[in-house]
Amino acid sequence: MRLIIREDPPAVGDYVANYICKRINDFSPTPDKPFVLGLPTGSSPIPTYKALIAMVKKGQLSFKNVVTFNMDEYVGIPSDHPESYHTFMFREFFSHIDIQPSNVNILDGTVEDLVGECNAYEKKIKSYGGIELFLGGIGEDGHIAFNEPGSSLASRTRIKTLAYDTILANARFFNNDISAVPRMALTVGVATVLDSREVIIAVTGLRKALALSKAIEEGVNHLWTLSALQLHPWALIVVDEDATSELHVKTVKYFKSIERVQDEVERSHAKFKVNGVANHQIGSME
Ligand SMILES: N[C@@H]1[C@@H](O)[C@H](O)[C@@H](COP(=O)(O)O)O[C@@H]1O
Repeated sequence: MRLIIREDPPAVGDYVANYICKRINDFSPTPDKPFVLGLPTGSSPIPTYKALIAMVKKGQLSFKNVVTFNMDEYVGIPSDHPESYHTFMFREFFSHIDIQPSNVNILDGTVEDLVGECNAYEKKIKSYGGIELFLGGIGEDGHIAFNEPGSSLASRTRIKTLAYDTILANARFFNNDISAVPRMALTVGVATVLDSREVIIAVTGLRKALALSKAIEEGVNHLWTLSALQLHPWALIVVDEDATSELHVKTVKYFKSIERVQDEVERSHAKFKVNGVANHQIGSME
């Protein structure tokens, strides 16, 4: 796992957006071989979405051949509800880029057969050959998607009861009326996220600091589901300075030094490439 530390949320957004842009462009997606991208809601990815929108507007990036799968959706509120994750995604991102609406996948929390909806979602992800890159955020209790504390680390897309802390945290979107916040959600599982070929998590702000330290400085633990990323071969967490507040100084120094070395590796990589040395001969820091 790598940890990248940037000054503030906009700098985190720029880093993550540049990373995603490079991955999509290097992949050269086509209608027959689309790039499959997992996406989150929440305030954490907004700077990333803003930066990606700017790239599309400048013609540096296209979502024409990108297929997306969102992480989660509330149960019981219609998709056109102002606080549904459908509405959020179109308002903050999809309406501003060139994605084809038919390539957007978001769980439907209003259907009668919620279990069938979850199973069909997993099947659809598989039908595309899996997710190439999953972007995520975390809750204050360290949950990834809506995999609340105690979620099985082998979990798949399913119905999940929300933790009281999450309901409290999300009440701000429902006029601070706790009773208006849905009690349940549909969410991809921890194993669904771990199955993707690459995972990037954006974590910003002091309120996420404890969860970040639990997830990267302690063992894999179902009470802090982000910690499951320790089992992933290609995971990157991008954070701002505030989110590092609970980390040991030596952890912060270690990851900063790793980034410096990585930069040097990449610079020599570029030099060697010019001299005709194959990519796979150059080491990686993962
Ligand atoms: N299900 C979502 C998560 O996917 C998201 O990571 C979290 C954090 O939101 P924010 O980024 O606003 O703190 O909110 C919800 O719980």
